[in-house]
Amino acid sequence: MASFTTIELLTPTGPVSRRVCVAPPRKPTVDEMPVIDLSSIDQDANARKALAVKIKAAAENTGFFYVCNHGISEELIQSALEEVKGFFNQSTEDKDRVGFHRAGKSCGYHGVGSTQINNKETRDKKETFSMRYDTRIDPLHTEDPQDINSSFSSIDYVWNGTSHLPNFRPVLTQFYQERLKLARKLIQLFALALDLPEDYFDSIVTQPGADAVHLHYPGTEEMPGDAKNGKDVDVGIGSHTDIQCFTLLWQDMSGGLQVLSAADEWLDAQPIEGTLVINIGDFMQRLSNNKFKSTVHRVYNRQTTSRYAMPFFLGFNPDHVCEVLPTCVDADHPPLYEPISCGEWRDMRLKLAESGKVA
Ligand SMILES: O=C(O)CCC(=O)C(=O)O
Ligand SMILES: [Fe+2]
Repeated sequence: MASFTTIELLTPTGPVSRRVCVAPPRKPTVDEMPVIDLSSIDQDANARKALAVKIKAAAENTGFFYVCNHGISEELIQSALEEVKGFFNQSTEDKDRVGFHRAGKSCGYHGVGSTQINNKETRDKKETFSMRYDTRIDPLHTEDPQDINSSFSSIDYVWNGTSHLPNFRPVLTQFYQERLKLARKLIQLFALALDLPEDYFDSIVTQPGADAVHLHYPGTEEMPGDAKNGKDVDVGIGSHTDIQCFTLLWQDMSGGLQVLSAADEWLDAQPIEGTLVINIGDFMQRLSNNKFKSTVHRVYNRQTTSRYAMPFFLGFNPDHVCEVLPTCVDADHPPLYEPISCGEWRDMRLKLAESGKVA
């Protein structure tokens, strides 16, 4: 008999307890984490519907799947990785010049141990460099970069503070653009998977909350002084669910990402060369009235060397208030959630991760 314990998750409405199996993570079955081949994503309606059927099955099961043939070149991914390594290899002083608190608005650098996504676990043993949506680099708006950011100053502050790394901005920008384009195609497949017209979400991803985060999890040998074996900084990123619609995650070959299965067992989301991992976030779970699963996951990097990962989080246009989808409610399934905008939801959740407590 499997034995279980509980973990606690922070949510804007208070802490929520989740049952989890105490056994070590196991390999997922192909149904639990399928690999979906996206090579037909630009083909006819039938081909796209067939992909949507696969996405629906995965979204209703673990809420995590891999995609291959996603169209983003390995060369671009490797160049982005080199730039990210170059950034993290700098002195703490150089990285702090673009520190989150100086830059503001979800841009810039967070040091190791500065976040705690789960306040019942340790502080997070990772450092991050974050980019947020900028109309000026959106391929949809290159002719017409209206300023939804109200001010580009925090974004420019970060790029100015990294301008001594000559390829950092152009390479990360190109990688961001490719993921934004892919995410816009995928949201159409999600619409089909939710029995909606393919273009249902198109008008609310024109200026989306789309954040790219670049993560470095130091190895056990790379932690400074006391933190090396310290209990207060252990988990790479604590148990959490993602916030917005879905996440496109590139991870290196280190391993360490663990995902909670539908039966509450930890699964090893092993890296598969040439794939991205996609997972559903809370906002999509809300809109789908819990049909699609926003799944708990965490990362441990207990190897001696570094682990790198580059997630991209897609949300809707931040001010657009969204209700539970019409195809996900009926007389037996009334809406479980109040309407809210994705931007408001995201800001509430990010505050929790910053402070480690309910705001
Ligand atoms: O590093 C990873 O593989 C996952 C990171 C993650 O879960 C997140 O940034 O939300
Ligand atoms: Fe995550």
